[in-house]
Amino acid sequence: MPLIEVIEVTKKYRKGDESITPLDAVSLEIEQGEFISLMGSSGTGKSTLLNMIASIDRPDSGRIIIDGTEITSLSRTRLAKWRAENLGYIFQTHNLVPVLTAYENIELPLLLLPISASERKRRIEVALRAVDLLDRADHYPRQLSGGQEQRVGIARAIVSHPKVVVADEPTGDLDPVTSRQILDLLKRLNEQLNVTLLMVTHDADAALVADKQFRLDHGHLVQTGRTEVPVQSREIHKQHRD
Ligand SMILES: Nc1ncnc2c1ncn2[C@@H]1O[C@H](COP(=O)(O)OP(=O)(O)OP(=O)(O)O)[C@@H](O)[C@H]1O
Repeated sequence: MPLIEVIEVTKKYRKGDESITPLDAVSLEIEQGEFISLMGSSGTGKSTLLNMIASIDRPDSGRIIIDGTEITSLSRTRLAKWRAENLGYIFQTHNLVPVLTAYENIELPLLLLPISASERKRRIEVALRAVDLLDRADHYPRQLSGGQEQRVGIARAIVSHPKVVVADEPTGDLDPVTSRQILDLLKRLNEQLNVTLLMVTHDADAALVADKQFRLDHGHLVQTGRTEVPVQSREIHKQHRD
């Protein structure tokens, strides 16, 4: 069974007298451990779809089921709990709290979970190591480069071991070299930690880092490509899952 099932999701907005339908009966299945990219012209509904899957927004019709839970039918209170336990969100601009250190920013989502202080510390250190920033734990955002700030944002998104991580143009604010480093990092987290990732991007090269590429166009979602996974890396994936 796929980890994420988006079933015939429709979302309409009114703009004055006009009605627009960024998502028109969109369906999508994402397997555990898959890395999916989503492209499309500006205003086609990429963020809308991402936010539906992140349970921040609700469809007008259709259902979204994640790991057996129909998130489109949960109450607001249960959704907030579901999000804290299951979702990581990587923003275009990292959205770090300026008065907190890298360590404290990464700790924030863990404060919503029923885990001990020692387990929190352990997870933060694992996340800092995963993004190669252990030596910057006590730095404030203003003391970090743009790429390092985004890596803190990524560590914060994965620290609670979410089932799903969504990224809305995670390289949109970065120069080409730093963008490539962030994409390589996302790919590594996907392959080594088996993180399931859905990334919105405007950059066709960035989209190719994902296993499958999709495009939104006039309310419809089409798959535009599939990156061949080398046999060796497929084997590593399998071992990780077994
Ligand atoms: N809360 C809202 N109320 C009214 N219209 C909205 C709302 N949110 C989004 N829209 C409209 O829905 C359409 C899709 O928006 P969305 O932000 O999902 O597009 P996008 O593909 O992510 O765009 P971009 O690439 O520019 O970020 C746009 O026309 C937008 O203006």
